[in-house]
Amino acid sequence: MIARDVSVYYGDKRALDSVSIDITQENVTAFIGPSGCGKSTFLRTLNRMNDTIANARVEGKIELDGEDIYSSGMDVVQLRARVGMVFQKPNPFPKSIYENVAYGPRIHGLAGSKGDLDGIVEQSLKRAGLWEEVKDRLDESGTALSGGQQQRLCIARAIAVDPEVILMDEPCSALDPIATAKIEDLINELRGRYAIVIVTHNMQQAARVSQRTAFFHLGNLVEYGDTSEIFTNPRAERTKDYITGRYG
Ligand SMILES: Nc1ncnc2c1ncn2[C@@H]1O[C@H](COP(=O)(O)OP(=O)(O)OP(=O)(O)O)[C@@H](O)[C@H]1O
Repeated sequence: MIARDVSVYYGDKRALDSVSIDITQENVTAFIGPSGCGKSTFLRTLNRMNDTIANARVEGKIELDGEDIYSSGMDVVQLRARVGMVFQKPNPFPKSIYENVAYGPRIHGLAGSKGDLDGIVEQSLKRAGLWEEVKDRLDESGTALSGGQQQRLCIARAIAVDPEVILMDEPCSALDPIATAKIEDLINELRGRYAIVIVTHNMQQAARVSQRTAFFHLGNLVEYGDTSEIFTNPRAERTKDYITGRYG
């Protein structure tokens, strides 16, 4: 994905100031920065989730495979399948585990038969590292799973419609350390198959899971580069202050 000069306003207030970034397929990209710096605002522009916020206005250009995602011809439902999203708090539908994963492929017409759909559900749950834990109880409610399992179910749901990009907005902040480690392992396994963007407050996590890191501050993209460079040899003073814990 390519973003050029993207600014976001909530009413008169500018929350994001002319951000340009290239997000690559082969890497996991981490967005870091202090609270309120615009990480989630920018993440939401990448699949037009800001459309759902009444007073939000987006300027600039964002392209997916050369297509302007804000063009009037863009089908937003289709876009959100191509650019899936996983939220801070796991939000499975109050339906069975199977239905949580099958819903997207069904509405997007991705399965020709029940057998096809079963195959997609199984493959998605396997890719999300959840299959072994749920294969004998696919009819049980998704909401009855543990928090970590629910989050992996939400990842399986995103995977099921064969996205190009998966956006994760602090996906581990509601999880315990063991469930967090499983999600981090999963992100490593999914790397390369999908472009992954993760917003995180946890700098160790950014260092563990990402190859590229973008540091945001006060609505600006201050620095974007290889994660190892950002953490060991940041160019901007503001980045250095943040990663050394001087503010946050
Ligand atoms: N729906 C909204 N209406 C008005 N202002 C908003 C809205 N959402 C976010 N903002 C403002 O936009 C700015 C950026 O917020 P955003 O949530 O993107 O930051 P963030 O870096 O993701 O923060 P955090 O790490 O706390 O989630 C903040 O000043 C915030 O108050």
